[in-house]
Amino acid sequence: MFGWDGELPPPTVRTINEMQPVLADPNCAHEGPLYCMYRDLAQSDADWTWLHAHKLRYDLTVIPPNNLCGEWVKTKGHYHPRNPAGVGYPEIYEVLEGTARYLLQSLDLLDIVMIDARAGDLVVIPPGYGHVTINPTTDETLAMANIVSTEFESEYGEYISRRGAAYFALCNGEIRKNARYPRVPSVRSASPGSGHWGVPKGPLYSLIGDEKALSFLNYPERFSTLFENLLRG
Ligand SMILES: O=P(O)(O)OC[C@H]1O[C@](O)(CO)[C@@H](O)[C@@H]1O
Repeated sequence: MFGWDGELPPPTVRTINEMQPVLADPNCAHEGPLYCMYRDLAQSDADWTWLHAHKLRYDLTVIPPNNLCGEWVKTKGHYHPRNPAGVGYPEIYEVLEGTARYLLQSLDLLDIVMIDARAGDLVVIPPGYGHVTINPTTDETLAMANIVSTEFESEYGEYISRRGAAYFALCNGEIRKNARYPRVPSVRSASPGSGHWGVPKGPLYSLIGDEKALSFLNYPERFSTLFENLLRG
């Protein structure tokens, strides 16, 4: 399933109750899970040991298509805190199946970026960017993987207090500004960047064991050029 050999453990699921506070329509109802997160996976004990020795975690997330009262189904949205060097922890995603739309927003809200990605694409979330993943389709399940530091907890406060990201991606194609945000720039597009500017090439799982390729996840302060180039249009 989703390119994963063997059984998956029971997932953590997000339901409509947790998602209502961040939806364009906070009264939207839905039965059953909206998306499933399989966290801290490895295909072998050796891979798991390597990941944890390097303070990293490999997760899978599965987001079936859903129209939530006119809005595409999405993840809740969160920021990452700063590491001991004072730089936000980044993250790397890979689309395994389906299509993903990553909606990024800088903490100072001066930059809002949309990245459309398809199977095989790797997308790096730079330090200081909050992120939401959208499944912008009516009929395809989105399966994606991520590797991220184990050294922090995701921060949801900004997304909850502002009732979602700066923009909502609606099923009619509209990108609607969230009225809870003051003045924000319009959304610009960027490309996934796999294989360019220092973004590794996939498959993401094959990078487990490659300390050089993944060290930006715990030591982003050593990779400022990568992050400067990353979100150029
Ligand atoms: O925590 P949220 O915003 O629901 O997003 C879920 C995503 O974040 C992760 O926790 C990784 O940051 C994944 O497990 C999952 O894809």
